[in-house]
Amino acid sequence: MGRPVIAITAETLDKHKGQNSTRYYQVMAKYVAPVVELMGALPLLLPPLGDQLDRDTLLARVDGVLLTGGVSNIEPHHYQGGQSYAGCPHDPNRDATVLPLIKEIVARGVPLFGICRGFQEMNVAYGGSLYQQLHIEADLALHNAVVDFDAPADALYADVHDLHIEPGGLLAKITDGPVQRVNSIHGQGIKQLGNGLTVEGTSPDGLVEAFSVANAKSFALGAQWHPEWKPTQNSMYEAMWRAFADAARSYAATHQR
Ligand SMILES: N[C@@H](CCC(=O)NCCCC(=O)O)C(=O)O
Repeated sequence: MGRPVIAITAETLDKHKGQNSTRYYQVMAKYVAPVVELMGALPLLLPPLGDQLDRDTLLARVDGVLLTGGVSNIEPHHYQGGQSYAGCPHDPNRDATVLPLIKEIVARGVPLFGICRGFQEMNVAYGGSLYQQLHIEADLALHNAVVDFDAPADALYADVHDLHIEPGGLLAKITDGPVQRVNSIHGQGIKQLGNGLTVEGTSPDGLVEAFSVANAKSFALGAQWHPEWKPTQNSMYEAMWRAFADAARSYAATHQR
């Protein structure tokens, strides 16, 4: 059997705005590295093509989907969230690509792993909602909600708060203790949990930090933190990638192409 193929969601970057704008579809290398190095998989970058994306063809050919993080925020009309705050970054192409894909991925039993924005996308796809500005709306101060992207990366992605793992869940099975440490780089967070999602972990202030999709046929996990950051230096981060890899390999083994 060959390597499993993992689709990785890209985001839109418009440079040189105005008359001569140039568009990039980009993925940060830290999301690709664990797919290649820990999962032994073939990464397939998925551009945010919206309606131009043939979802059937895509999902017939991949063995897993990774929903990446991203600086942009989901447009609040997707969760009846009212207006965005002034200057809020958005990526409507990505919303139009990823949000309609998520339930199809799960319905087919294709393994799914959502990180940060990807975790929020899963919540919204299942009918949940988000706090648009954690530090104002919910006074949840733990989360690096006002992110300084100019900070050195090791400081930005350092573990900053505890994660309390729900007993009996997917995360509890793959970790070696009920309290772990996680990093945190997000201004938004889960307000209302989506239908059919099971909480897997919370931060000390009660914010949902991880969930799985109840009754999914395969691995379907979302995490608010960044397990792609130096995963071999944190046993839980690494275990999450290994569990995703196991699911992708068993999916590949049972699906002839
Ligand atoms: N924009 C959302 C999601 C946060 C997120 O995905 N952060 C990642 C930033 C860059 C990276 O991928 O490392 C929010 O602010 O909550």
